[in-house]
Amino acid sequence: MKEDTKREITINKILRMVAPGTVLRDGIENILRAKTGGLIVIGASEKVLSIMDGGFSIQCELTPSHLYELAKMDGAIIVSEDVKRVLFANTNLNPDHTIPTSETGTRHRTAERVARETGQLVVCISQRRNVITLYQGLFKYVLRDISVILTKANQAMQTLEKYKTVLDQELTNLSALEFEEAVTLDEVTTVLQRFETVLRIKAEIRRHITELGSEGRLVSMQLDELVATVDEQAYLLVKDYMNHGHDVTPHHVLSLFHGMPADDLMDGAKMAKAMGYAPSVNVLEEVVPSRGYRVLNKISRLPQPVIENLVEHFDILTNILSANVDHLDEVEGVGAVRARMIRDGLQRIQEQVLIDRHI
Ligand SMILES: Nc1ncnc2c1ncn2[C@@H]1O[C@H](COP(=O)(O)OP(=O)(O)OP(=O)(O)O)[C@@H](O)[C@H]1O
Repeated sequence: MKEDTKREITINKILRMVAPGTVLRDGIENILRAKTGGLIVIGASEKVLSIMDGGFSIQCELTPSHLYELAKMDGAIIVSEDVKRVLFANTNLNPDHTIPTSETGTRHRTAERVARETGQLVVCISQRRNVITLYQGLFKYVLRDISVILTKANQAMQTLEKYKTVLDQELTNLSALEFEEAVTLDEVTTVLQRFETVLRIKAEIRRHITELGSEGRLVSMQLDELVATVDEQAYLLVKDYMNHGHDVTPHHVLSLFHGMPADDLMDGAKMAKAMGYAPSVNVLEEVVPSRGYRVLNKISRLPQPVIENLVEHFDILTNILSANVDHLDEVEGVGAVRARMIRDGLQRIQEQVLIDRHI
């Protein structure tokens, strides 16, 4: 797994643990409001136990009010790995003082060092600054105010809506060109670049939603409605146009796009290379035939195995379009009725995209 992906998973896991709506977050918010400050370590691993000094063994259920009451005492609170029980309170932590830390106050220095030394998640609630900071290993994250994240999420959603409208129009135009057999690699890579941008904004909004926890439900519903099929559409487009002999899956190609710096996404030749085309290819002039997966998926009640059989039999969309009912009937899984359904379906789609296209 790539480093970025691993980091993303770790961040999401941590943010989910302290998201609004969780018992832990309610407790943290109580401590913040009471202005007592707090230092909470999640998980009493061997390493954590070895740097603990004094305090009380508590062994009680973790509730927001228990956390709040225990934070009135000095020292750190240690909770169980599953965040269900408070194990110790009022304990002094003695991490290795040679571990570097960028913090100044003793609470925050201790938090950062403990996180680096033990690898556990440490939550530091500042008494004076009204800030919650999360540490785990080398990772440090300052939790933002819910209203700030909500504003960011809504702004990102507006941007996404604009990009999605343009993407839909570009897909319609591409479909029209497919029926005219006039698609160049340039058109394909432009649409794929748009897809990748939409997917990146979607991922950013997902991160906001994770951090918003129970407060993010509405944004989450909006997002699902807006881009429910985007991943699948991108997959089908890559499947339609990746170089025939290219021996990787469309998912692999998509993961290469995900890993590309923004500048490379604007470079059609680099996108084409990820799809298995030679670096020397002239994307502006290279006319590429669609295999037909995306268009065939628009025909209702056409099972995936039949779509696979059709593409295998006819190789490219143009051949499927010019096949008569008898030819279609020869394909495994296609009877006379389904053959007519495919012909009518393709005709309807063609008529529709020609109406909707706008260049
Ligand atoms: N090694 C430690 N183990 C456990 N608790 C500690 C440790 N060091 C500091 N603390 C806690 O931090 C409190 C002191 O915080 P201090 O003001 O020095 O830190 P800070 O990082 O500036 O935090 P704040 O922003 O809350 O003031 C102590 O009263 C104690 O509760």
